[in-house]
Amino acid sequence: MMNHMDASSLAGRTPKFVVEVLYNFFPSDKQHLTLTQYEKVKVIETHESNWWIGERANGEVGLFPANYVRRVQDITEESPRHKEKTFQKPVSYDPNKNKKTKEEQLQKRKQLASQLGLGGLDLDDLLSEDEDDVLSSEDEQEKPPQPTTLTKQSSTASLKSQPSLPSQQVTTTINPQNAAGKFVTEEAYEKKKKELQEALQKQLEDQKTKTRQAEEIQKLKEELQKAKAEVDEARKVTTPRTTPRGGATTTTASQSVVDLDKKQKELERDFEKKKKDLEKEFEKKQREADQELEKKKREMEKEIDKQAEKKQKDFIKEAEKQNSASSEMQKTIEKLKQKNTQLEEKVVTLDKSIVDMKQKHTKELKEAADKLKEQKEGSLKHAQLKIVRMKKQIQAVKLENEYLKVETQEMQKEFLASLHKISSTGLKKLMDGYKDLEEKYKKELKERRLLYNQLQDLKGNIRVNLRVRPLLPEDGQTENCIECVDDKEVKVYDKEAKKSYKFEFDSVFGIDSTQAQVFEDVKPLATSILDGYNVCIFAYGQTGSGKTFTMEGPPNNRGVNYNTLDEVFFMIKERKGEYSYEVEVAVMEIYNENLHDLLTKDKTKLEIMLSNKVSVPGLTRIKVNSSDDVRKVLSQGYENRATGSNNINAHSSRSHCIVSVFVEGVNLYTQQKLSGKLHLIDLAGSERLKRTDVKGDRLKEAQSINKSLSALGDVISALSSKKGHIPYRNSKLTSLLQDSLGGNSKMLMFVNVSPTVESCPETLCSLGFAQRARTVELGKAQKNIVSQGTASTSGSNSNN
Ligand SMILES: Nc1ncnc2c1ncn2[C@@H]1O[C@H](COP(=O)(O)OP(=O)(O)OP(=O)(O)O)[C@@H](O)[C@H]1O
Repeated sequence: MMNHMDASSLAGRTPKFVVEVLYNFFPSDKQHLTLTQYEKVKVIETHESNWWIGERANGEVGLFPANYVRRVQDITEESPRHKEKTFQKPVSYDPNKNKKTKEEQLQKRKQLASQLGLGGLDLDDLLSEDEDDVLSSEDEQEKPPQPTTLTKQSSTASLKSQPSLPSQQVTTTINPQNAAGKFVTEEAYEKKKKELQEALQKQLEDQKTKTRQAEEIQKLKEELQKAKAEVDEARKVTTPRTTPRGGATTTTASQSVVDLDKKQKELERDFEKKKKDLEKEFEKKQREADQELEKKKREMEKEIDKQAEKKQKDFIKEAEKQNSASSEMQKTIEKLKQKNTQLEEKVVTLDKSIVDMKQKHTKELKEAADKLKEQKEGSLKHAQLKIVRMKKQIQAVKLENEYLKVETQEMQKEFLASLHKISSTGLKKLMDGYKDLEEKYKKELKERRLLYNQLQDLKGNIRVNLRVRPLLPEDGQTENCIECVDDKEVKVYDKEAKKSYKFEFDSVFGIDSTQAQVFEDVKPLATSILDGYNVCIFAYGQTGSGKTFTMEGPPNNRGVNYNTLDEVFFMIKERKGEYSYEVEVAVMEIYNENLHDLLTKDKTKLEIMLSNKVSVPGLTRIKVNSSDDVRKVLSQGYENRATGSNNINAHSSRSHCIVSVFVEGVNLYTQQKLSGKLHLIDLAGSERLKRTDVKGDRLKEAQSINKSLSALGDVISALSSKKGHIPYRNSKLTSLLQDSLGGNSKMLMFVNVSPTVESCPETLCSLGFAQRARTVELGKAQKNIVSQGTASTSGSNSNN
């Protein structure tokens, strides 16, 4: 098959004949011609494979299938292939080789007649066919092959009803490679050949029989000839002896002649009879052979008709199938074209709508940006107004407070002055009034604190609460150097320096403050953890100032750690149905600048990984589902801390204990995910040790504590001066608290102080440290939003 159809390479060739295409032909490549039904194609080259090269009317040259065409016009002489259509036996034949002239045939006849000695006996009738048969019997194999053509009038009569049939099939040459229809198979050809050979064999045998008969006749003739010669001889002998003396002999001779004549006549009669018998028998056999041949011929024609009809039907079926496939294909192409047009239209529409959407989106974005700007400006103004209003309210509350103080004092005076005058009922009345007044005062204080906290939230200050522990029996005979002026102010009297100092804090809890009161200020932070904030609460102060009491608390009077986690679980319960939370707890200790896991017995040092987030690989985090779980986990941690030390009190004052709570929350409506982290830290004692007083391990411990607390101080002062670099990495403590000290977290610091005069210098140091921390403005804290979920979160982002 040709790989490339180039019109120019075939231009010089002469078209052989023209064919008409019977069915549509749609090729899948460019080498083949796309042909439609009844299209005329000039055949340039034919191939055995039945893929011919043709040229279309538009000059296009390519391959096409020869099976589905019919020849309609010759252009040059018949192609070699066309000649092949005649069935030929594969023998060479020289038509002149055995050509016998009429004269030769006549000569032969005469020769034979004279051999027979029949003289005038006419053997023409006998030899008219026999001679040819005799001749042909010798040369049968040399006979020229005759094309065997069957006229298919009978079969085509039924096929003519098919309009699409090629006309050349009306007369079909028995040829295994019939290009028009190919409906005569190789088997049919072989069968026919065999039949013809058999017929030929039969003819040959007939000829042999005839030859045998002819030989017999010849023999008879010779006998006749011999007898005739004897008769002649006898005649010659008898004729001179015809005398009266020899009358008997003559009579005998005459008798012999008569006998001989008689015999001759008998012989002639026999011969005649035998000849006639032979002729009859020959004719009979001839008839039978003819009949047989005729019968075979009819059978074969029938068979061929049958096969032709079957092949024709198959061919029509196949053609119809192809035709319907091609029309299906055309339909599909048409459909695809339509779909393509529709798609193109859709693309145009989509392009248009994208442009429209873009314009709309840009417009909306601009509007939203404007609106946001307005809102921002509005909310800033609103916050400022709120601050002013709050300040006024605080002022008013302060005035009210002052007024109440004065009123109380006056009432007290009045009460004392009129005490002896009034009756017991009057006293009760007065007491009730006083209680009522006290209630009002407490309520006012609570409201004032709430407002104050809101203000602090807005400002983002580190909140600092002061707690003064009561004097303890172990303090011995000593004086109190601290006076809590009110819930925010404290006065410290330095006996040595004979000086008093005033400090103001966010909350001041005096010697008689309860754990519940202290926790009241912490409570909102528990909610903040669930809202996705990082919270850090720590207790700072000298050894024995009440840090552990405030944070951990004795078993019967639990402090911030337990109360905060209780509150966390209380809030989780409250939010059930709206949020789903997971809480994990870890307990650690920093001792001598080494971080240890307190939830395992393993004392391996833990490392802190700092990237965007702080992480401690290998740290044990236990999932807790209730306050009871929390109690178990914390007890385990504190137990491990105690187990590792000889003197737990001494040890606890020289190490930082950290309880970390990790909260993951999902809003069940919006699927927004939040993560909050809480660090509850009981710091080591902050007292400064004189270098001369400490040696060895104590010195190392003191240096480590000093390092971490100064690092904490440095971080706080860097945050307060809003420096770009915050030195978190200077200690294990500040490294661990990096994401909870500063920018997006909430901080609460408890400053614990001892009221004893002896502790006064340390107390002043602690209060100075706390005072500085209080000035730090972190700005508004930010939520940790892990993922936004499906909420329409305009205005709810990580800055909330
Ligand atoms: N508010 C308080 N009410 C009653 N007792 C208190 C209070 N604060 C502290 N104490 C008692 O004071 C003592 C010292 O307190 P605590 O152990 O909490 O101090 P600390 O600062 O944690 O010391 P260290 O850091 O050395 O452990 C304890 O006996 C404790 O019970």
